[in-house]
Formats: sequence, C-alpha cells, structure tokens
Amino acid sequence: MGNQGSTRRVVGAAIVEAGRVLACARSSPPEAAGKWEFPGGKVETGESDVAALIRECEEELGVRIEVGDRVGHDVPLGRGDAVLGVYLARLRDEVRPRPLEHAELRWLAPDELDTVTWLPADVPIVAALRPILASYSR
Ligand SMILES: Nc1nc2c([nH]c(=O)n2[C@H]2C[C@H](O)[C@@H](COP(=O)(O)OP(=O)(O)OP(=O)(O)O)O2)c(=O)[nH]1
Repeated sequence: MGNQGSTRRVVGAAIVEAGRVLACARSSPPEAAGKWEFPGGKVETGESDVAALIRECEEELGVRIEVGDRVGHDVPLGRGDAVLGVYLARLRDEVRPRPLEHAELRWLAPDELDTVTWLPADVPIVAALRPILASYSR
C-alpha cells in the first residue's frame, strides 16, 4: 500500500526483544527533546509503511528490522494533517541499536512503560502495547 491522499503518515516501530520494547528519547526539536517515541518518521510519497520503517530504523538506529502487526489505531498528529501508525517489529540479527539520532535508548518492560514521558500521540499506542508486551513475557 502506498502513501496516497493528503493526510501525511508518520510510522513508528515498536521493536520488541525479550518482552521489552525499545523506547527512544528525541534530541530535537526543542519542544520534543527529551520526550520518548518509537523510532520511525515520515512516510515518503509512494513508499509503503513497512519500507519507511525499515529505512528509518537503519538511519536512526543502524539496525535491520522485520515488521509485524499494527499496535492500536492511527492517532491524529498536530493539527490533524498527519497521523501516526505504529507496528510491532523485531531485530533481524544480532546488531544492537545505537542512538545515531536520539538522545537516549531504553528497553522497557511492560511495567516500566510509564517511567518515561511519551510524545502525546504515543500515549494511546503505549496503552495498546502494554498487554501485548505482557503476553510475550508470560
Ligand atoms: N518517529 C516518530 N515520530 C513521532 C512519534 N510520535 C509523534 O508524535 N511523532 C511526531 C514527531 C514529529 O513531529 C513527527 C515525525 O517526524 P520526524 O522528524 O521524526 O520524521 P523524519 O525522521 O521523517 O524527519 P525529517 O526528515 O522531516 O527530518 O511525528 C513516534 O512515536 N515516532
């Protein structure tokens, strides 16, 4: 599926390993710096969500990911001219994620998801992720 229509898409990867999800602290812009998000970014014209996630995770973390199911629903961003969609993902190999663009990376267990301040749009997605993560670590 391509990126059609006027609503711009931002995609994020909820990378899960050993029952924890990778959370990333933004380094910019100033109003978002120190807030936490899923690695990802804007889907380019004609690009699929999955291709955008693979590209962004290489750029931001230096890793190759495999993309899985959606987490929660699309969340409107800002003035409503964009939406955020998040997908489960896994690392394809042993290469460890590095904060090439983020201020900090943390692997969070389900009971640690509230220990960081997420970007506002991520809050409902994190709520949808919690039971999924908990089911992995059971
Ligand atoms: N990557 C990411 N962006 C998010 C999340 N939640 C959220 O509100 N956003 C917002 C922050 C930004 O306004 C926008 C993504 O923009 P970005 O700057 O990360 O995208 P990009 O890497 O494609 O950036 P650029 O090429 O425009 O510099 O979406 C999230 O979980 N992950």
